[in-house]
Amino acid sequence: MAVYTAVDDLALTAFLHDYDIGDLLSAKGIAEGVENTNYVMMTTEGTYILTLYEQRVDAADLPFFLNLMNHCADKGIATPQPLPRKDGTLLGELCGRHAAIVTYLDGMATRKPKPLHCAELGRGLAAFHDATLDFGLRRPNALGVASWGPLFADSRDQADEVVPGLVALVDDELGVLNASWPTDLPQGVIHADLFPDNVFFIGDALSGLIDFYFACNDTLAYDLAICINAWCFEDDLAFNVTKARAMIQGYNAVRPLSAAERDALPLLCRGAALRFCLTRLHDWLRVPEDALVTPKDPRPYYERLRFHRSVSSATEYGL
Ligand SMILES: Nc1ncnc2c1ncn2[C@@H]1O[C@H](COP(=O)(O)OP(=O)(O)O)[C@@H](O)[C@H]1O
Ligand SMILES: N[C@@H](CCOP(=O)(O)O)C(=O)O
Repeated sequence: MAVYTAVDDLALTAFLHDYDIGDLLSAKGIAEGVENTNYVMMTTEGTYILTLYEQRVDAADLPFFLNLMNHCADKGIATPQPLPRKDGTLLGELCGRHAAIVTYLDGMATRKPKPLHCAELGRGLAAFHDATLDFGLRRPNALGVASWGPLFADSRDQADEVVPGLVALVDDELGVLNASWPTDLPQGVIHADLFPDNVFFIGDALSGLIDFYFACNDTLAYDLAICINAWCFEDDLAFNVTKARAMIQGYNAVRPLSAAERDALPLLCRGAALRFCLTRLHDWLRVPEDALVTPKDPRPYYERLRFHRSVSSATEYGL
């Protein structure tokens, strides 16, 4: 459940006076999501998403996220388009929170992606990367390779209680990744959290990419590695090479990977698995008393990491 801030009709009606999107008909809180408060809102002009940004989002980053969505939507990528207020700005204030309205995207997330979905996602991710090449704003990756050591240090004492053997594995992995993380691969804006819950489909066709609140500048192929981790493992944690092949081929068809990017894929997949294992471990050990959302289990990403460590070449991902 992620409606942290209740919005009443009077406050919302007043907020809408600053927009040119008709009169309010309804607004319903959306249960899905973790970080922010989202409402699906209907006006006499159409259906929109209203987002109130909660504490975990740094307000200084909001222009990057909103302008990025705007830039991509203008280029025909299926991202939400932020609606301008009457003064031309994209951000307002509602119930003591920064707030924005974006277009509503049709479609549904899939809980059981098929290879066809993975191919679509690969194509969509590459098109997103291409579209951001001339995006003018920058945001460093706060959860990039340099952050993983300090992040783990905060949880190290309790890590083996959550996953026996985790401390030894992560210590070893941090040593390897810090020494050999590639720094010369093509860079750009990455989504950095393109999990199946953030991608909509109509039938088998991709219809929307959402949740840009981890987007940042980093290695483009690392974004693909994040998606391989998030989309290409089954519930029993088995790696599905058919899905990975479909995703990489889809990506390659739009933005061909260089030989260096292909060769780096096993290492990038290890980094992506470690990143999500560590952020999940961090949250798992710090569930607030009044938590509205269940923390995500770090174990599946520990198992993914063990898998990627056994990979000796990118061909094992179906290349
Ligand atoms: N532009 C959109 N169009 C349609 N539904 C959306 C849109 N943005 C968000 N949603 C809905 O809101 C939910 C939560 O959004 P999300 O950005 O993932 O929240 P959070 O950042 O809090 O995790 C999504 O799962 C989806 O159901
Ligand atoms: N995708 C991350 C958690 C972030 O969740 P989201 O709802 O913002 O996509 C994970 O699985 O650890």
